[in-house]
Amino acid sequence: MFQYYCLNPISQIGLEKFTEEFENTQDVNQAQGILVRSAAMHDMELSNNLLAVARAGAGVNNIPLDKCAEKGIVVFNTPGANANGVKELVIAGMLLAVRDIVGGINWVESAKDNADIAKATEKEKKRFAGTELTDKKLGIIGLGAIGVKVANVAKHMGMEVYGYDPYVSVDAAWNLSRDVKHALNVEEIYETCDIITIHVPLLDSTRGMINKEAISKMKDGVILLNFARDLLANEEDVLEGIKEGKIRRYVTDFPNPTTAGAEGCVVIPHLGASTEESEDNCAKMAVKQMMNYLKNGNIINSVNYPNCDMGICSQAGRVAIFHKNIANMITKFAACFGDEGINITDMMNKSKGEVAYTMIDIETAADAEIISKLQAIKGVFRVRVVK
Ligand SMILES: NC(=O)C1=CN([C@@H]2O[C@H](COP(=O)(O)OP(=O)(O)OC[C@H]3O[C@@H](n4cnc5c(N)ncnc54)[C@H](O)[C@@H]3O)[C@@H](O)[C@H]2O)C=CC1
Ligand SMILES: O=C(O)C(=O)COP(=O)(O)O
Repeated sequence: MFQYYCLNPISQIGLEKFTEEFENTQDVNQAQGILVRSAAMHDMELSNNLLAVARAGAGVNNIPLDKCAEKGIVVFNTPGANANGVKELVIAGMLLAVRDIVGGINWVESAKDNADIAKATEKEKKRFAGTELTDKKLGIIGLGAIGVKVANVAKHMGMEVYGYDPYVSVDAAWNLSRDVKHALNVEEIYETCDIITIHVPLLDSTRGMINKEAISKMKDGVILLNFARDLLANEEDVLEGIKEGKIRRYVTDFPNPTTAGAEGCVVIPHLGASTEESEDNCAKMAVKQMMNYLKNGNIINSVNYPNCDMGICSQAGRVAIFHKNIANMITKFAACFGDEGINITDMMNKSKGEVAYTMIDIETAADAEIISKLQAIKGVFRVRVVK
């Protein structure tokens, strides 16, 4: 029996996918699997029972990926499962930016006791007027699951769309409308576009990329949208840009003391993925991936280990080894089994950056001695007897 712990509320539709070999525990230290959304895990103690963390969502900046990798804990996310939810809110964000819909609604609320509200409306409404999206130039930084969807729908709305992503995947490129213009560098987006939306992960290389220098290259009156992570922007610089009239509006999905209530900011309480559909999709995908890993050792959609899938084990045993991506490891693993006369029937070794994962199916189940020999090999982080 495997135990899982939910660090955030996870959609019931997803949790119902767990089979009878899995049960929910209220004790995180007992769990082999943790399901999480945005809860911060960096300061958490990770118990030795923990084998997998599944992020029901895209961003994994709340999870200590390297620490998990070194402990042989596989971290999964659910690529694309909430992209449509975010795309729809980005479109709403663009509309909230070009017209003062929020200001208008607030005015109506303030005038609700005015018996002449209909007449007052016609007098006041010019204060909340704006512009349209059609024919405006939209720049998208990051053409992943969300960026591609935003690009395609913006094209349908009659916008001129520019996309920038130096690492665009083949899948994303296939899905992208051919009418989207390929920006060769991010400066082209800054210099050309009326509205700029950012859809990249928060990494050391992307942190603070929307800063004073980037803003200075943008067109006067630019609209910025940030539905990715607040730390991608230096928001003090953004507020300065708003004050100087350089930035017309900043729409963000990440409230913090800098932007909440600030002039020129439209701040949404992190609602991008908060739709029934996205929550269900993410939870179903996270549960499926976690079950497959805990039961079979197969890794699909991990962010800190490579994909490695050998299906269901039909042999007497399966051992999974987490190790450094260095020379000679496979020879040493094979020797441990060979010395005991155990036949390896199938094997897969995959690497991702500095770490690697090896699955070995064997004709006779491995005993404790072999496991401790494997564990003692320099560069091995963890050995797991899957079967
Ligand atoms: N507001 C919300 O509720 C949500 C926010 N997010 C945020 O949006 C981000 C993107 O999500 P997805 O599109 O699903 O992820 P994704 O992984 O499908 O796409 C990210 C894209 O960014 C590109 N990229 C990386 N570094 C770049 C750079 N320096 N310049 C240009 N492109 C770069 C990658 O090549 C990739 O194509 C997530 O990492 C997360 O932080 C995601 C889902 C919900
Ligand atoms: O998937 C993501 O990256 C998100 O930001 C969504 O976060 P949430 O699951 O709504 O806490």
